[in-house]
Amino acid sequence: MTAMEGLEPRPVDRERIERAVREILIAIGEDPERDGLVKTPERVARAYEEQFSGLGQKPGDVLTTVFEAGHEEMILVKDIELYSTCEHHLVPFYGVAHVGYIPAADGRITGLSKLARLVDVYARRPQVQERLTGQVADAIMDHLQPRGVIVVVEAEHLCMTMRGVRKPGAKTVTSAVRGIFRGSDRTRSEAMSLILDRR
Ligand SMILES: Nc1nc2c(ncn2[C@@H]2O[C@H](COP(=O)(O)OP(=O)(O)OP(=O)(O)O)[C@@H](O)[C@H]2O)c(=O)[nH]1
Ligand SMILES: [Zn+2]
Repeated sequence: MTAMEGLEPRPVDRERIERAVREILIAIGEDPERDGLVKTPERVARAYEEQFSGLGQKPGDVLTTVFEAGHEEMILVKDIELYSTCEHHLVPFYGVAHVGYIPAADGRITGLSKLARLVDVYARRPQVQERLTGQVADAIMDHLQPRGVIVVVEAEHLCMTMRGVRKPGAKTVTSAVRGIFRGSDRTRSEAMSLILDRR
């Protein structure tokens, strides 16, 4: 469990964001009263509320549908689109997550859509990709107690493309393996070949 998981749902302080965005506009030499910008602080506050809504959620809020299915093989959801915010520059990083797990013999499984919702819980926070990847894996281990979990995230970071080092197209790939995926090379490579199969 990470510290962030203990957070109770809480709305963002929209007024405070509005004041801050107005200040930023002034600081960059813009006129916050001009037509195009007058409603910008309010828009940014609403956008941030959505972008950072995961701070007010816990994995248990989305891993609600849990059933026992007697399925002991791998369940893998590939290419879950994700949009997150780099905590260093507050610009987006985006890409896909692949989430797989092997339920225990008497094991619990969850609805497929819940895995995608879980990715959003952690993506909609200021993040680094490595932490996001690990948090999704840990949440599944905690809530479903499967034999193992594998999470792979492939993403492009705008902080590396639109500014700074400026390397468009560079993709960052992170993985987190838990349980049997960590212990068994064979199980891990089976999962990786399914994940990397682009057909
Ligand atoms: N490991 C990791 N690094 C990230 C992630 N997102 C952004 N970064 C990096 O965080 C680092 C921050 O470096 P700093 O030197 O403090 O900031 P900076 O001067 O803006 O760095 P540059 O981006 O190189 O211009 C940069 O190397 C980013 O590429 C992430 O998800 N994971
Ligand atoms: Zn960044």
